[in-house]
Amino acid sequence: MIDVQRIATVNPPAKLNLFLELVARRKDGYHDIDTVMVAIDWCDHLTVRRTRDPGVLLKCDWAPSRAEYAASLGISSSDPLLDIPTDDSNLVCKALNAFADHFDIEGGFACTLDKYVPAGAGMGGASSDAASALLAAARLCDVPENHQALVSIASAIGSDVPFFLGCSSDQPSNRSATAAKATGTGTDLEFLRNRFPFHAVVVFPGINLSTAKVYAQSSVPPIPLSSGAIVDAWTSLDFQELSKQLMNRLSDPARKLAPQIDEILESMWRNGAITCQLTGSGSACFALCQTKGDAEALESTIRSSENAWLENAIVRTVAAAQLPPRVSIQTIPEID
Ligand SMILES: C[C@](O)(CO)[C@H](O)COP(=O)(O)OP(=O)(O)OC[C@H]1O[C@@H](n2ccc(N)nc2=O)[C@H](O)[C@@H]1O
Ligand SMILES: Nc1ncnc2c1ncn2[C@@H]1O[C@H](COP(=O)(O)OP(=O)(O)OP(=O)(O)O)[C@@H](O)[C@H]1O
Repeated sequence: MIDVQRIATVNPPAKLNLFLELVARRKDGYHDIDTVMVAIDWCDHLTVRRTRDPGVLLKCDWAPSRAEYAASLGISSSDPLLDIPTDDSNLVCKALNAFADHFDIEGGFACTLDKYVPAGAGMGGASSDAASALLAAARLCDVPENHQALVSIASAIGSDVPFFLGCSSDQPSNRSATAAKATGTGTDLEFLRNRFPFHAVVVFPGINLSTAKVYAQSSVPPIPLSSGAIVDAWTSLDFQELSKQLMNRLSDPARKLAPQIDEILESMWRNGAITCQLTGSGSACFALCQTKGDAEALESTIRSSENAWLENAIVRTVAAAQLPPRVSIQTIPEID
């Protein structure tokens, strides 16, 4: 008996924080923050299909291969930096188990995850994988992609996860969004209008920084800055003003934990990346560029510079990516 089976494919995008301010330290140990995030076209690759048996089967490794990814960072394939859980602690498994429980789904899921987005980079890799897993499962199980339960499941998995769903309670769906202002712990979202012509060069220095440790070393300023000016610059497509407003309050604690970041930012600045800063809790740094050509030129300047850290770093030109990421469905014959 030949039956057909549907496979959902998504490319979970990473993110950069253009602005990140600490507003207050909360009683639950988290922080109220004010941040502006933009999704970028540096993506993982996820496939999800339903299975008869309950539970989540996950095959996950670095891409295009573990050896090639390790070589791009100048490390061995057995380096702990490459450790990615394939059990229930992987956020894809967490997301699909929570989805199956909430919607009382019969059977389970089988997934493959090809990792291109570095971990511990401040680029939201795992969080984005979780959001894409929810979007894929929703499509396979005929749940509307802007179902509010997806937002609450995402919020329970991590502060960055709801952003990658591309919708929020009062903005049910934003087909054209690439950026959002996030407040609260990062789960209260206001997606920004306009498609800013966003180009940047990202440097991942091969350092896995723990988000919790960076936050633990941070301090809330007496008078927190507001993201108002950078939101206005984004919606009015004002590159000069946007560049002036870049700020990340987690930069100091991250640089204390990983002093190499100082050297990287300094050498990016010397190579002409005058708008460079850390993203999220680090360790990745990025420089804003006005055009794709400027970004590619800066990338090649950084690559050809004499920086010792280059041999353990990935340098990449990126552009904005659309939220929510597109879920495509492939139908294949399933032979009993
Ligand atoms: C740094 C950012 O990536 C900026 O977008 C996010 O604020 C962090 O988002 P995330 O990695 O999804 O963080 P979570 O997995 O939710 O939390 C990891 C740890 O970071 C700290 N944390 C996180 C978010 C937040 N608003 N305040 C915090 O203090 C907490 O110690 C928490 O236990
Ligand atoms: N799908 C996943 N991809 C990568 N790492 C994962 C995943 N699921 C769980 N992890 C674990 O989470 C750790 C942090 O991964 P990552 O930095 O990508 O998370 P994030 O919080 O979404 O992003 P960041 O905090 O860097 O902005 C990894 O080192 C790994 O141990």
